Amino acid sequence: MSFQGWDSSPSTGLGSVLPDYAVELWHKHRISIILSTLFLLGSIRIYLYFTEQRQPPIALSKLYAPETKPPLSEKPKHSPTSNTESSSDSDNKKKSSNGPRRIKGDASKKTRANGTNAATPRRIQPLVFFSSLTANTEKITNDFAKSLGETLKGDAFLTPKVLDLAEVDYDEYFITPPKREDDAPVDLFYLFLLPSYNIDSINDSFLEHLQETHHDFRIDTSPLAPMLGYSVFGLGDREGWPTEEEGFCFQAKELDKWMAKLTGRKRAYPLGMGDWKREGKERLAEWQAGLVEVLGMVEKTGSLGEGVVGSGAPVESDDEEEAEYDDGEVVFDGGNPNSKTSGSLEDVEDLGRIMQLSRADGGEKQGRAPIAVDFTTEGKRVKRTPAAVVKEMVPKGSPTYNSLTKQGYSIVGSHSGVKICRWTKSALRGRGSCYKYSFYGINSHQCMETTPSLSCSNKCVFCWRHGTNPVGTNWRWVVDPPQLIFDGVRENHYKKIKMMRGVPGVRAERFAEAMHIRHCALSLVGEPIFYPHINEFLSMLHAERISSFLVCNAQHPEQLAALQHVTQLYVSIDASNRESLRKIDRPLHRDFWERFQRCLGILRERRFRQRTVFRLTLVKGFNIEDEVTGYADLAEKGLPCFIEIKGVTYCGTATSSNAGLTMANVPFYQEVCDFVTALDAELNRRGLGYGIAAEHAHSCCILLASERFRVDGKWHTIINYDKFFQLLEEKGPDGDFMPEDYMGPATPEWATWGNGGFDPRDQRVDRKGKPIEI
Ligand SMILES: Cc1cc2nc3c(=O)[nH]c(=O)nc-3n(C[C@H](O)[C@H](O)[C@H](O)COP(=O)(O)O)c2cc1C
Ligand code: SF4
Repeated sequence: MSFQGWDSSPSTGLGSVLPDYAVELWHKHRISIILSTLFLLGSIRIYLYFTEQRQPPIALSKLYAPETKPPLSEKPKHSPTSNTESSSDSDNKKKSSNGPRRIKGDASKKTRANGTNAATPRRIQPLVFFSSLTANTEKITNDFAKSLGETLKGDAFLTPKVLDLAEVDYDEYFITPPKREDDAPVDLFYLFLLPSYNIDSINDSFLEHLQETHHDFRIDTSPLAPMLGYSVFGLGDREGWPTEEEGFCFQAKELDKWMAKLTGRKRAYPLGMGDWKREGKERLAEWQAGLVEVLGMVEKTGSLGEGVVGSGAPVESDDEEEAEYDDGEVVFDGGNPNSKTSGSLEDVEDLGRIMQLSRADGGEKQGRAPIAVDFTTEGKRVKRTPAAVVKEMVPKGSPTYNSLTKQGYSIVGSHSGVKICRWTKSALRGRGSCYKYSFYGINSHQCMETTPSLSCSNKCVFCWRHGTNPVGTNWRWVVDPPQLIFDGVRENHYKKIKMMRGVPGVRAERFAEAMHIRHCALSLVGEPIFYPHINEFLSMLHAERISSFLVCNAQHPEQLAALQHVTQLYVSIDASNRESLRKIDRPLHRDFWERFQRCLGILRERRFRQRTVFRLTLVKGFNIEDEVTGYADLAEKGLPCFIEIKGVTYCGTATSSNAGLTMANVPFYQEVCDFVTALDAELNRRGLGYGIAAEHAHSCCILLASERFRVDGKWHTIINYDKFFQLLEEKGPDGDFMPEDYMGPATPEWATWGNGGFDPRDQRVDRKGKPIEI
């Protein structure tokens, strides 16, 4: 056999052999090769599918690309619905995410839709904020909101909501506008009824909050811009602060400007101002009418209209920034009355200066401002209010003057008053004297009831002042000289007695006696120790042998400590604990309870030098229930010589009814008796040495006395007035003598506990004047 066909060359020979071999191999195994290859490829595909997390094959990436949604827990970097932040803002925000949260309000020009779908029906929610120290503004605000709600008819408006600034959380309403819980699309419209007070009040913390929010670097300067708009109405008193320069409605003005800043100038209607005793009602009605018009326009157009920034209207106000504020620093400017930055209050040390500046002759009506002295607020931050030219407290023809004269007061000088008490008239006619006759031997027909200060620092719910009198914590008025007051009150008292001459039943002998005043009750209304010359005034009374019963409201410890001898010194104890005292006396001093406590301390020290008395006025539902122990604590603290307990007399004024006082709050005599018996038992349980000495059922009054005034088993509550004046003459107004030194004879039997206390010389009559047989 020959190998020639294979051996042409080594290479070509192999080359011709290999394909044949491969072809033969292919033909022989092609099925298994194809199947193996397919299996291999399939395995690779499956492997890739599971190991590469479903990564699409690169060539098909476009077709597989899914919609890239962020995980639900992650915030979108940029929300197309957010119109308050640009993307760069959000980037910045992200970068500074380690810092404090920044609250943005966006003062950019937007319409009320505020970025939400304009088709969504939005509603307007008026929120009416108020503050009130002496209770008038609360009622005014409620009436206003009611009337506004009635005027704003239609689906666009929600019922106005009233909010007390003393109760709302500022962070909730004044950092960003609050959202409704149900997320309903609502535009907020803020309204404010704000009285001004030149003393510490809730207004201060509120205004400070606005100021701080504005200056807080974490918060946008106009965080309230998303709201629809705002407007402010200020309440003030033109009698004390006649002009804006002198402080009229100064806090409303301040609020208006802070709100302008915080809302990005969304003042929907100009600042209104009014004095409720004068033109306040009309001013408020005008302001309301203006607001209603604006709100009507907003309803129709969705815009605040021309002149208001944020309205989108062509003409917008832009002068707000001119009125920049200072930093709240206290500046004394020596009394430039027109200076906006002057402090209105000076230090107690300056008392001498105000005394010198007080009128010497009573003729010159208006002095240059002796700047008001804060007699009472020790260590307090001085308020930055405009200095006022010193005014008269109750100028002739003023609403207060007219109201008081209508009530039967004679106004003497500019701040004193005198009035004939109903017991004086009753005694003149022989129909009974007041409890002071039964307890202390005072002839009611020879008693003059007066006050050298019609102003007071409380607003007691039972006060007879009909809510009209000036109130204040510092004496900021012209000071009348004591001689002018003494002559004036005496003259006016006699004038009123003379007018009783022709009244049927007046007894001639009592009428003659009445023309000789023997007693002076400094308890009419107001706060007598508020008067800076009270000691001189007392000396004038005593020099004429007129005894002095002085009642103070336990709010002026300094003046109480400086008080010289009086025949009997009273402190009103209107409640046994802080909360109850706050409700019933409505004090203007924030530290009223501390002041009250200090007065009790002073009384305790004085108990061996003055005849000290606690006067409790019981008001059912306010200060009787469960308070016996509390009153006993106070008695233990002050250890007064006497405790007079009296049921409140209903005076039926607007003030009392505003405070929720009705006839139902007047306790029955039996209820007063029960209270006194319980108090007596508690005092004895503590071994304090008191007993029930006397009663005057006719005026619902009972007297507890210290055992110091029980001699040989008999109470001696009557005063020896002659002895008092004798001691005073001998030892002087600061002289060292004791209440026991002028203790009088035994309390008459008919006045002691259990005997009713009606003077047997007199005839009891019923309301119609008919005799009552006892
Ligand atoms: C303590 C005190 C201070 C006041 N200070 C000011 C004042 O600085 N400017 C002003 O215009 N009115 C002043 N007023 C008047 C009150 O703003 C005004 O009487 C208001 O109607 C009181 O409202 P209210 O009863 O709700 O507290 C003051 C009143 C009080 C009681
Ligand atoms: S202390 Fe006297 S005057 Fe002052 S509010 Fe009370 S009751 Fe009226």
